[in-house]
Amino acid sequence: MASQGTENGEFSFPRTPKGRNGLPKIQTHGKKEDQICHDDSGPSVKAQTIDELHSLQKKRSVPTTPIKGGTQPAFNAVSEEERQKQQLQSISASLASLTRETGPKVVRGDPDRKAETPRAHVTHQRHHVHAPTLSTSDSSLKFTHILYNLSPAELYEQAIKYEKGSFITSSGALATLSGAKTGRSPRDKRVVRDDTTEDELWWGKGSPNIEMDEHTFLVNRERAVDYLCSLDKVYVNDQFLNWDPVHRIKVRIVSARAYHSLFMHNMCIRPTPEELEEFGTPDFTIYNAGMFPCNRYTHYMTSSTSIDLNLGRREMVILGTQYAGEMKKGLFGVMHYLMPKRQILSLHSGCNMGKDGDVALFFGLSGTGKTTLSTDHNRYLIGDDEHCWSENGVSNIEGGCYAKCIDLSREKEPDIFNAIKFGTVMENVVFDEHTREVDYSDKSVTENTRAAYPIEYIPNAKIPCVGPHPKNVILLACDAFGVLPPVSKLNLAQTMYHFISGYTALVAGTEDGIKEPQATFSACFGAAFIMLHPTKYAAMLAEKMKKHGATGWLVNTGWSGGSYGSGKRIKLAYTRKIIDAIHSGSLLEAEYTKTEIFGLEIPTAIEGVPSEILDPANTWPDKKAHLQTLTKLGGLFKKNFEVFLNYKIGSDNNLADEILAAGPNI
Ligand SMILES: Nc1ncnc2c1ncn2[C@@H]1O[C@H](COP(=O)(O)OP(=O)(O)OP(=O)(O)O)[C@@H](O)[C@H]1O
Ligand SMILES: O=C([O-])CC(=O)C(=O)O
Ligand SMILES: [Ca+2]
Ligand SMILES: [Mn+2]
Repeated sequence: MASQGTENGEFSFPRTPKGRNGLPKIQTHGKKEDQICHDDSGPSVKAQTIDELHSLQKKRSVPTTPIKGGTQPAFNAVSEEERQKQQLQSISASLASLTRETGPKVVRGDPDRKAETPRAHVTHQRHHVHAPTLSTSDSSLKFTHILYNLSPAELYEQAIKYEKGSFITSSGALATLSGAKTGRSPRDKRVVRDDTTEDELWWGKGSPNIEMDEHTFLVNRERAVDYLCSLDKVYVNDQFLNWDPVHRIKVRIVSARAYHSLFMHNMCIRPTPEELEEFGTPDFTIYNAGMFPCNRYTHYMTSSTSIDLNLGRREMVILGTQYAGEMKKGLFGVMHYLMPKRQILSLHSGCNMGKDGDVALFFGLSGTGKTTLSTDHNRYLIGDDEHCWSENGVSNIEGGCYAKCIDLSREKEPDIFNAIKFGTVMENVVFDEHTREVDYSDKSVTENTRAAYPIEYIPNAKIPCVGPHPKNVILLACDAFGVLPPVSKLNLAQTMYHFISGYTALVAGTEDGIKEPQATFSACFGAAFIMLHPTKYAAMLAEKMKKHGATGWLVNTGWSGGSYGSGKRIKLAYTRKIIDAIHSGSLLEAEYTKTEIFGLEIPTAIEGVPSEILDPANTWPDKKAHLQTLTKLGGLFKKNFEVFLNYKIGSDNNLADEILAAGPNI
């Protein structure tokens, strides 16, 4: 390699073929045949101008499906042009104003490449009226360009060219900023309360569903649609949710940013070209006008952010937040409504499968380890965050993963680290301005830095993302009080108790000063996303676990040896050993003792884990402080559970009493 000269950063002249250093000589007296100077180094290109040369670079995408039934066009085959026209009409209908008869002209393609836009693909929005009308508003005179299901490479170019804060990092991922919001805004979620949802949904204390009326929804919908149609271009993604083919949902996402389009490209299931041709009308549509605020004068609005769900119309409107997780979790809420109607349980859980087909679910609130622990080099990944459990087994709802990046390291989480490459969207990370190397420890923008990548980026992803009935149900809690054991085995009633409680305790705030752990209870480990009363999901889980003989476990991925401040977070390597012992079945065979207050069964030994940490009572230097903290946490659990006491759980009347008895005893 020495002949290449510049490899070590030093500069040298290239050698000539004869081995002499120096520049090649310029020949002023060329060949005799003609007097024009030629560069004969290779064959020339078939172009007369630079523009022509550029036009050679790109060839048209291959028509997606070969015409069915051999070379003869099938009797009812739709021409490519006709199909594109239908697609555009469907998008035009999505973008239609509900109050005006005419809207913008919808056209396919990038507005910056006008010459490439075939005029045939222009669709007028004209509703109710069939005869040509005169335009009565300026908005009906303009074009809105549709960038439909663009590829990651195209979206990269769009983001880098048009969206400030978009950069390619050294690993090839796209770094973006989500704007003022770097997390979800649950207090700004609104759900339309109508005659149907009134009875079906969970309303009132503890419920994530804050009501709005149909009229206000339409006001916000119009605001979002007007904003989107005022732009030169919008991104449209047509994709699927749920890998179970029978219960698959078609979703359309209309957004203003390439970042949002690439995020959803990664997070939803990507249709094949054939599936896209037959996509038709979506089952659910998101209008993401996140850069544009809602109007505070609008009824029900308490901030300039509003995330509005209308189950009757099958639509969601996003105003005033660009955090992409709103779309992901918004659709999850929709699944939490649609799936239980079909007797399918929707779950805020990770899921993986061993070589022998044993499936494990990982429940837990944000930051407790669903993504980290379900991404396991020795097992097949089914999904990291959202699943369905039906009569056929489990299926992932999504087509991608959304991993926390803070303090990410190649050593501890190699599969996630390596998934951060071309195509991956990284939100709010900080990187070196020159090398574009990401500093995973930097919290300057937010602590909630994230990477969204297609699930295939994990080497042992199970595609299609489905599996048999779970054998283990692992409830993760990051207990910053440091009193829950690293692992305990749960009976069914205890599993229900902890599932309904949905406990975790993170450390509040990032300001300096005293940081007290903050207990969080979120029913079903995802109260922000559920639509029905928690006991509905809990009863379904109990029924399924019983029927399929699954074992429940409670795993503390939080503190040991004291609360936050004096103790330390349990080493990820130990948690992995604990999880290994659950998967292998060896933990089921272990010897157990019972803890005080919570009555949890804890093993006395696990391979690869120091035995003394298995009982928190051993690890606290101050025994009195331990008992006090344990009692305090038990009290918080009891207080939280009070709201569930009046609810019937499932058809089994005794279950409610049994579940209550499975809680802490103080
Ligand atoms: N013992 C441990 N077990 C699990 N995770 C740990 C442990 N110690 C530290 N961590 C860190 O805690 C974080 C767990 O976050 P993870 O992304 O897995 O959360 P999640 O449950 O998937 O949350 P979300 O629903 O918000 O995506 C990771 O950053 C991981 O590195
Ligand atoms: O939804 C998000 O923003 C991230 C996430 O997975 C969660 O909070 O459960
Ligand atoms: Ca996750
Ligand atoms: Mn989640």
